[in-house]
Amino acid sequence: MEKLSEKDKGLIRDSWESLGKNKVPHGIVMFTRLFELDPALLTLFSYSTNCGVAPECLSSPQFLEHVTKVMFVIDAAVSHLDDLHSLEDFLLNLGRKHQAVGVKTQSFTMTMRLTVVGESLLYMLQSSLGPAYTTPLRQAWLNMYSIVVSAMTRGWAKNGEHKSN
Ligand code: HEM
Repeated sequence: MEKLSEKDKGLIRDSWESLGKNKVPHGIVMFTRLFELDPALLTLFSYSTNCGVAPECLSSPQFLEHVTKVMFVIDAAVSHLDDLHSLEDFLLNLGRKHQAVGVKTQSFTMTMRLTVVGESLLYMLQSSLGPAYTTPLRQAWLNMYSIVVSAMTRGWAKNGEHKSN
């Protein structure tokens, strides 16, 4: 597993300081953007049949629970910047679970351009941090994101889905 520079860690910790105190609203910003970018992702949640459009779903308890889980994973990554490898097994399993519910690696992994999950995370950071969202800060978050996602992607591979699927 790759390592982050001390500079990246500082930028990530400082920016998460305020965002992490208000996880769910920031998670809603991220997922609102995600469903705008790829509305089909909504249907992967079995409980999406209980709601209609994305804004309605994102105010339902089950969706809010998933948003909360997502933000806790980000929080765990930020708290373990010095030993991200300790999350390896957890992230691998998380990748497997997402593969099992029909999420494709393309939603997570970065190849030529940013993908929908990465794009939505950056959108949330940009809208919350305003002028504090600088190029080095964006890059620091992208570096952490790519470490987290590469561990999750190994979960897809273990389940038999080829990385490029
Ligand atoms: C394309 C975006 C995503 C989709 C479509 C998606 C979909 C799902 C679905 C359908 C479930 C099972 C139902 C549930 O527990 O609510 C789930 C569980 C979960 N998701 Fe996601 N998810 C996405 C992104 C993420 C991200 C970015 C994270 C955090 C990095 C995350 C963390 C979790 C966690 C912690 C669980 C619970 C796993 C367990 O049961 O142990 N998800 N996700």
